[in-house]
Amino acid sequence: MQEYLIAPSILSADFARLGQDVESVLQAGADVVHFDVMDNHYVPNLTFGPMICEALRNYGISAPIDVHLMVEPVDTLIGSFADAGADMISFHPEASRHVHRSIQLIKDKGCKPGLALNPATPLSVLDHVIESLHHVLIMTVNPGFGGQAFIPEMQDKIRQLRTYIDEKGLNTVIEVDGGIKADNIRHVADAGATMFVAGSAIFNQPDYAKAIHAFRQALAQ
Ligand SMILES: O=C(CO)[C@@H](O)[C@H](O)COP(=O)(O)O
Repeated sequence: MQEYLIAPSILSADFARLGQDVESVLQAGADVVHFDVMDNHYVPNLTFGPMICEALRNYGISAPIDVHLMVEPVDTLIGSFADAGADMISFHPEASRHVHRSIQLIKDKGCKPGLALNPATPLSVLDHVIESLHHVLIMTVNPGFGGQAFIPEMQDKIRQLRTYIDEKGLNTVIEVDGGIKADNIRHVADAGATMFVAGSAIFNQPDYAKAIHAFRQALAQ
C-alpha cells in the first residue's frame, strides 16, 4: 500500500508557542515538520533560521524536520540547518549558482537533498541531477506566503514529474506545497505526489487531529 506523508508547514503555526504547537500537530498524526525559511530577498517575506530549528530539537521534537530554503544564496545555510537538526533540505535552483554542489553539500552533511520548483520553473532543471535527489518539492503556489490557492496547472506538472521519475526507475519522493486541502489532496495524489505540505488547512483549524484525519480519509478513497 502507498505510504503518504503529511507535513504541516509551521509558517501557519502559533510562533508564540511554537514548541507546543508543533508537538500538538505531531500528536494529532502529522509525519514530518515542514520548516519554511524565507529571507525577504529570494521571496518577499521573512521567517526563521537555524536557531529556531535547533530550539525545536531542544524542546524534544524528534520527528523528521523538512527544511525548505527560500533563500539566496543557499550554500552558507546548509551546514547550519544540518547542525541544527534538519533531516531533509530543499532549495530553489534559481537561488544556487552551482546546483550540483549545493546538493552535494546537503548530502555531505548527512541530510536528504531536494530541489524546490516554483510554478514557472520547468521540470528540465532536474535533468542531470534527479539521480542525486531524495525529493522534488513542487510548489503549487508562488513561494512566500501561506493561505494561497492551489494553481490548477500544477496538477499536470506533477503528473509529468511522476512519469519522468518512473521512466528512470527512481524512487524520488514528489512533495507538493501550497493550497493543499482535504478536497484536493486526492487529485494531487492521483497525479503522483506522496508527500503533502499543508499550513493553513491544518494550523488554522481548531482541531488538528480532525484536519489530518480528513486528509487521510481523502487519501484512502
Ligand atoms: O512554502 C510555502 C509558501 O511559500 C508553503 O509551505 C505554505 O506555507 C503552505 O501554506 P498553505 O498554502 O498550505 O496555507
